Amino acid sequence: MQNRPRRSVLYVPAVNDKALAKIGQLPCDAIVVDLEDSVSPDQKAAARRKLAGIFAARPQRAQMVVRINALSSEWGEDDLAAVVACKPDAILLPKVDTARDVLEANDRLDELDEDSSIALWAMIETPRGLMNSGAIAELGRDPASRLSCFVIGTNDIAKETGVSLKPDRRYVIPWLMQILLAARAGGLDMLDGVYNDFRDAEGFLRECAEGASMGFDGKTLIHPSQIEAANSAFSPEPAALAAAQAIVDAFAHPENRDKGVIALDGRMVERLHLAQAEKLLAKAAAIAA
Ligand SMILES: CC(C)(COP(=O)(O)OP(=O)(O)OC[C@H]1O[C@@H](n2cnc3c(N)ncnc32)[C@H](O)[C@@H]1OP(=O)(O)O)[C@@H](O)C(=O)NCCC(=O)NCCSC(=O)C[C@H](O)C(=O)O
Ligand SMILES: [Mg+2]
Repeated sequence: MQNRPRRSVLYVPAVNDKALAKIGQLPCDAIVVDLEDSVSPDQKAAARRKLAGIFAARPQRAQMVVRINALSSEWGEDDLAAVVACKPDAILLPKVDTARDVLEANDRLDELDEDSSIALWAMIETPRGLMNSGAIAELGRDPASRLSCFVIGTNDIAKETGVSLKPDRRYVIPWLMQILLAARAGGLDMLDGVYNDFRDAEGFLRECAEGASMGFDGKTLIHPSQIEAANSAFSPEPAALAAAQAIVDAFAHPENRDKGVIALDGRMVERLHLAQAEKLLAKAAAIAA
């Protein structure tokens, strides 16, 4: 898992000037400037031309990511060249089907981005991507790979499979958990899909809480009204932080320094819990920073 918090990751269509004018003031952890599905084919070239202006006024706080069109599409190569010149924190690849899709983008980036500062994020949103998610995520273990994050695309999953997206997501949750497991096996961050009904605050809160319990690092968003709730749902709770600090303190006690397991408030606590507690405290510190 990476150090930067990724609780709230907001898509903004590259052609929406009004929305883009707001991004410097928004408290989200990352912005994804979208060149793909929110931009119609006849606007693709104009959207790409806007990138330099968008990045000239890039927000200080949020990470900046650009979702390009697939490299296999007629726009992909031109998108990649224009995006690399803007030096985003990451490029989001849509509709990744196989590990080869990521390897090809990685190779092209190695040619274009010589200081290797741009990471790759991959959208898992097709049946093939889902079936191959283990092999794709495995790339994360290769030090030469830029892949650092998986992003769920539930709208495309619904489109490609015919699954019905019920409010409790009962039919897609098994697939989401499979992708999440693959991401963790590859050491990747993992972001939940978007909630389309952006006026339904209650339903959104429920889905954020569900995503946090499932183990996602954050949620992709489509509207600024969703940012605060996502930040809150994917931040460690005060009680969890207090419990984590108690574990760290207990193992730091001289009588426990050499022990592998201790009892704390009637519970067994092992060094794996210490590692978990340290990770949670580090996450809270990263959010505070
Ligand atoms: C969904 C929207 C089209 C709604 O837009 P609108 O009707 O303009 O909303 P509001 O009037 O409520 O907007 C209020 C103000 O907020 C600004 N705004 C709205 N959205 C954004 C945004 N995303 N980022 C920044 N600012 C935003 C408006 O400009 C208003 O400002 P003002 O007038 O000054 O008060 C719209 O929200 C939207 O386009 N959202 C993003 C859509 C998008 O990017 N879609 C693609 C990504 S989702 C996807 O593809 C998922 C995945 O691939 C999958 O398969 O599931
Ligand atoms: Mg999609």
